[in-house]
Amino acid sequence: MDIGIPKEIKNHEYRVGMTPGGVKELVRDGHRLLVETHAGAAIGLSDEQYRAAGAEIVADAGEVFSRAELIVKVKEPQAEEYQRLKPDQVLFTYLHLAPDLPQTQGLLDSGCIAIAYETVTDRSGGLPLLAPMSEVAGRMAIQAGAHCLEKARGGRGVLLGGVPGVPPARVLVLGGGVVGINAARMALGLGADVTLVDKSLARLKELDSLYGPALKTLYSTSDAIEAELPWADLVVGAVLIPGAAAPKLITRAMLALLPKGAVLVDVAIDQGGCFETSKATTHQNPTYMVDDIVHYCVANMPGGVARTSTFALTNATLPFVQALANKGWRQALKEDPHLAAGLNVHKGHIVYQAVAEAHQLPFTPLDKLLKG
Ligand SMILES: NC(=O)C1=CN([C@@H]2O[C@H](COP(=O)(O)OP(=O)(O)OC[C@H]3O[C@@H](n4cnc5c(N)ncnc54)[C@H](O)[C@@H]3O)[C@@H](O)[C@H]2O)C=CC1
Ligand SMILES: CC(=O)C(=O)O
Ligand SMILES: [Mg+2]
Repeated sequence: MDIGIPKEIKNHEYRVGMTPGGVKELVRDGHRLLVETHAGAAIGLSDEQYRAAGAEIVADAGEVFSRAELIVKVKEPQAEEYQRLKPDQVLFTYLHLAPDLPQTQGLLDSGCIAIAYETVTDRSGGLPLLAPMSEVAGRMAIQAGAHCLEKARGGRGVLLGGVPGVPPARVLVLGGGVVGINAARMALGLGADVTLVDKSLARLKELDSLYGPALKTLYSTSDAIEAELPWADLVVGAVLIPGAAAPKLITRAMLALLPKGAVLVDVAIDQGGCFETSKATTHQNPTYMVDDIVHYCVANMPGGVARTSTFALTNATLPFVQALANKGWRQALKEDPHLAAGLNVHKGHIVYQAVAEAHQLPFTPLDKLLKG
């Protein structure tokens, strides 16, 4: 199969859909890898390394999209990319369609088969292709938050770990999944005072037994969150209802409860954000102020540490790319319901219920389409 790896074009996005190591495995399986020139140059992955792994280096995105049967990317296709997609072409990447009607419409119009990394599942109910980037973003949320708490960034001038004689900052983490626990772990490591909120009691029990009294846990209600806000220096938004728009856990009115100069890091922004005042920002302009509260809402945080992220992402995606390429998408999805859960758009139909609901568009059940 011809597999295309275009260079990412989103603002400050330097990740690549596949490392040279991943390319080598796919070439060994008998596939032709079309890698756009300079796809990994910004993170030290040269065309020579891809060539040595067996890839064909292709001059531009137009050629990658016109020749490949399967496109493997990182970020959701940008407008100029979804216009290049063709009927029956398979796209495997992050999509985050629920908050993004133009992209959803673009994919429907293209007639492609779009499989989203973020809705592929695993046997234990996890999201194995979201997890590596959630690990990265969760850890980065604390670095970013610490930076934003500095006065020059609009923050209240608080050091996360405090110093002897001065108490540490208080960090509130909303959502105790992969992002949340990685954020909590980093914040605890820096010596901050950390409280984590989740609506799953089972998850809170699990985290309590792992971290003991170092990590305070709270069941998620709006009262419980409101009671924490007057003390919070940094709030990390890390909730997820898979495929759906994120619930708004902090409204604009609730910002008044926070100390001036407190920082909100909304990692859940790619699903629309879990603070009412969140709007997506970029690595170039990551923050803005609302009511004296710093908002950091970068929708592709792992792109900031693109080298680490590229290797982490390929580690997770490679077996699925191999399944799609070796068996063909239809057989691969028939054999693996967890990979099938990644299918969001199929030849002009939305096949992921939460996406259809988010846009009030028709939903077509997947089994109906896979029977053919
Ligand atoms: N901005 C970025 O660059 C990145 C964003 N993300 C996003 O971060 C978000 C979180 O991802 P993961 O941690 O992997 O998801 P996850 O599924 O591992 O965890 C989500 C947690 O939220 C909890 N939750 C759901 N509703 C809640 C509520 N009302 N109150 C409290 N907790 C609630 C769930 O019980 C679960 O424990 C997703 O939207 C994901 O797309 C992930 C990576 C990078
Ligand atoms: C998960 C995601 O959207 C990202 O890594 O950018
Ligand atoms: Mg994202």
